Amino acid sequence: TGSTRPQRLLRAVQKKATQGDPQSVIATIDDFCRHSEWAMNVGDEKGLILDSIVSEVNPSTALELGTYCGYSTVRIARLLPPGGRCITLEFNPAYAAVARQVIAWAGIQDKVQLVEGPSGDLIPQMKELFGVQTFDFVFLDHWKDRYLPDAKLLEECGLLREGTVLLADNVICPGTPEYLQYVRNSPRYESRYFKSHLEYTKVEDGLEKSVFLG
Ligand SMILES: O=C(NC/C=C/[C@H]1O[C@@H](n2cnc(C(F)(F)F)c2)[C@H](O)[C@@H]1O)c1cc([N+](=O)[O-])cc(O)c1O
Ligand SMILES: [Mg+2]
Repeated sequence: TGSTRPQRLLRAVQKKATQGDPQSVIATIDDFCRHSEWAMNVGDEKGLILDSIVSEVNPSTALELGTYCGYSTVRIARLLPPGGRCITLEFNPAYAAVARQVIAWAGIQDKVQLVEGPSGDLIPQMKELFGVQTFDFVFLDHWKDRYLPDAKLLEECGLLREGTVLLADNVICPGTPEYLQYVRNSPRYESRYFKSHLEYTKVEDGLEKSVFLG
């Protein structure tokens, strides 16, 4: 009945990060993952690319698939304009419980709606549950074999508009070959690869930014 890695990550945040300071929460998690225990957060290097794209899009409504411990949720939510919000989907209740506390410690819980459940069920309910018209920004960082079906589901549910930006983590490592082939070959997307490294390592990875053309 020991602790889990997400619980140890949360303990580090509550011990070392300044409450209400998103940047210190981000720095504490990066330090924990680099020097104590690796964890599958998007990390500091890819995180800077994420930051620059979120800032460029300046989304009123953002969707994140795969909350995990809430690291990228905090990165995204801290950059949202006033009134902006991030809906983040998490399947694993234990991870969701940790993420809620990380997000609260950062003080940005009012900008975040964390929803527990499978994307296949939740995406079709976005309009009725949360009054979402369309998303301005989508960050895909959940199970890699769900990127393609969920992108197609977002299209089918009318949740993407001309100009919606999809940003996908791990398109090289662990890899999302079917998703990559789709967004790079579909006439409905303008896609670009941002080369980087797998979080906290020297292994190549990258983010794929795909603009939905309507
Ligand atoms: O497997 C990786 N990520 C999988 C991430 C999975 C996370 O997404 C959640 N989820 C599943 N469905 C939903 C939804 F949306 F349905 F609610 C949410 C899972 O419960 C988990 O917390 C990964 C692996 C490596 N790596 O180096 O092995 C590096 C990375 O950056 C990674 O993201
Ligand atoms: Mg990832």
